[in-house]
Amino acid sequence: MLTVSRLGKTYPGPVVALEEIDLQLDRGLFGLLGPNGAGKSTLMRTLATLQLPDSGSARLDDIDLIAEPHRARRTIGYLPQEMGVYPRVTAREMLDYLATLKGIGPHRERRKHVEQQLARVHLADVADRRLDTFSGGMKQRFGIATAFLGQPSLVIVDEPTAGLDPYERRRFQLMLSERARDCVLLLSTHIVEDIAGLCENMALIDRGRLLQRGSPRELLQRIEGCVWEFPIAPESLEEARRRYRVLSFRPRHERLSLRVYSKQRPTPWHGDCDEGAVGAIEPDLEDLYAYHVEQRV
Ligand SMILES: Nc1ncnc2c1ncn2[C@@H]1O[C@H](COP(=O)(O)OP(=O)(O)OP(=O)(O)O)[C@@H](O)[C@H]1O
Repeated sequence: MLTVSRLGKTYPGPVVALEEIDLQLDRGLFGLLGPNGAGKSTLMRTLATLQLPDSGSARLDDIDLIAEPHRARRTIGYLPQEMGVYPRVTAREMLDYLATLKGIGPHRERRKHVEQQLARVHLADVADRRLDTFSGGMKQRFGIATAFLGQPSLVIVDEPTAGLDPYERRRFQLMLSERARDCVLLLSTHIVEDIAGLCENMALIDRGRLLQRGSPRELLQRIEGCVWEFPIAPESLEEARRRYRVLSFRPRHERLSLRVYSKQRPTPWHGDCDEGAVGAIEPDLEDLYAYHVEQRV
């Protein structure tokens, strides 16, 4: 169990990156969804014991992540947003080296563990290739193998699917969901699709604050019956924004298909859309995200 209490961090500026963050996470995949600059990486790095908060506490079972970082690191796996430069060594050599640093041994056991990890991320066949020759998807799968070395009880994965093609993204998601059965798996992302259907529980974070948390289904229920869709002329968008909370708009046949949040059925104000064209729709996570996260110009 991961217990985070009133965690705070302010960078010089001042920039409040984390404000009184409270979280209690059990085994399973937990998604942290928020826009750029929301504070996700600061939270991830703090829990990975790579930086200190200004205030608050974080515990993983009986380990104090802030006071006992060395002890904590033995049981934490971390896949950072940027892995930096990939060394000119093979995947097998690198994984074996990282396993040694993690204290996994003796030699024969470590080799076996490394081979298992390579097989689980489907890299066994290319394990003797140099890491700097790997594609983006292969590098991310290698990242999973490193994060799961030594059966950690907390695994932190920071924005893992940016830059992956749809096939690699799904493959990556599947691997994460398989692995989440045995640990607390914290996934941060600004990509709604990474959360939908994958995480049993999630939180929305923006400007350093947790805005909402629960299962995706629970969170969606809170805006059910309040999301509407209707077409408008592109030039009516500003008027729409004045009248309604616009969640999103998509070009469709020279018009815009608008999604708005409204407790009452919206009444069209422009001549070219009749009332019948206004439909209530089942909200999705994109709507939820747009509803809670302030759009910044
Ligand atoms: N070392 C730093 N010094 C000053 N400000 C920082 C530093 N690191 C992050 N910030 C600021 O803190 C806020 C939170 O940043 P953070 O990287 O945690 O957000 P994020 O949600 O991970 O964003 P992204 O998705 O863009 O990576 C941002 O406003 C960022 O500019």
